[in-house]
Amino acid sequence: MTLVEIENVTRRFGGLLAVDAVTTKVEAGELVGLIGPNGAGKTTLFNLISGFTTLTAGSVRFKGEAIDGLKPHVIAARGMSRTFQNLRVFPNMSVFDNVSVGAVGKMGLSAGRAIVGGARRSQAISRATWQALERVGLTEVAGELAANLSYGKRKYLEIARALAMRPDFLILDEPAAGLNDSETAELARFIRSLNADGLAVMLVEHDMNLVMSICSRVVVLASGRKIADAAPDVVRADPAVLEAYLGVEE
Ligand SMILES: Nc1ncnc2c1ncn2[C@@H]1O[C@H](COP(=O)(O)OP(=O)(O)OP(=O)(O)O)[C@@H](O)[C@H]1O
Repeated sequence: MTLVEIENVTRRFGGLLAVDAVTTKVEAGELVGLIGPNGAGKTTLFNLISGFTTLTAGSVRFKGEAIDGLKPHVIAARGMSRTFQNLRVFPNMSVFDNVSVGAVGKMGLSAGRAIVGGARRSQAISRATWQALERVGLTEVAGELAANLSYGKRKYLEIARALAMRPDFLILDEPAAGLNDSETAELARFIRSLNADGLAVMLVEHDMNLVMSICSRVVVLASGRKIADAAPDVVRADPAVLEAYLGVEE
């Protein structure tokens, strides 16, 4: 089943075509990488898919329904969650409360309405939060302030918040940035295990080894355009990709 259909998706910023008529798909349960040189349009494409940036042209369908123009929290409540290139953790809130923001979001509620929503609702939020914390291995530090976590653990906290929404599709924007080699290897195993549980994942990453080792398909952008969309081995040998990265003529 096709989960996400990205069709001719385009975004212009003034005179700059940041994303230029990109068409691709994500199947249910797939693990797809999105790579490209700096400024290629990767984050902008993620923002367009998840509703954080409006489309100049094109369309995005999620689970068969058009989602262009919907607010990010509405798209998230339908089962698409994401993390950000720059961590968006609330440092003065506990780890538990940071993650419960995701569980609240699943219900399409503001935090205030969730609090006054009665015992059954708060039990559901609490259950989803604990399950997400357990999935990333942070239950022991649930009561700690997020500010006290190491940088690596804060990354898992952000992923837990996304998981608390019980997504079918998870978008990860540079999850390995700032991690050392062993932390990156652990993250690779973790992303694989999420995918093995049936979660479809799309991953922007500069760490090429990570992308090539875990993704079954890799989409390559350069100057806003899609220049390749194939299995890692095919992409690695693609002259257009080599040229985009190395700036060499064929
Ligand atoms: N809000 C904005 N206003 C104007 N230009 C923007 C905006 N967001 C992105 N751009 C421009 O669009 C282009 C694509 O940026 P984007 O951040 O999507 O690239 P990227 O592939 O994610 O890059 P990086 O790997 O460096 O994060 C860049 O030239 C960037 O300067």
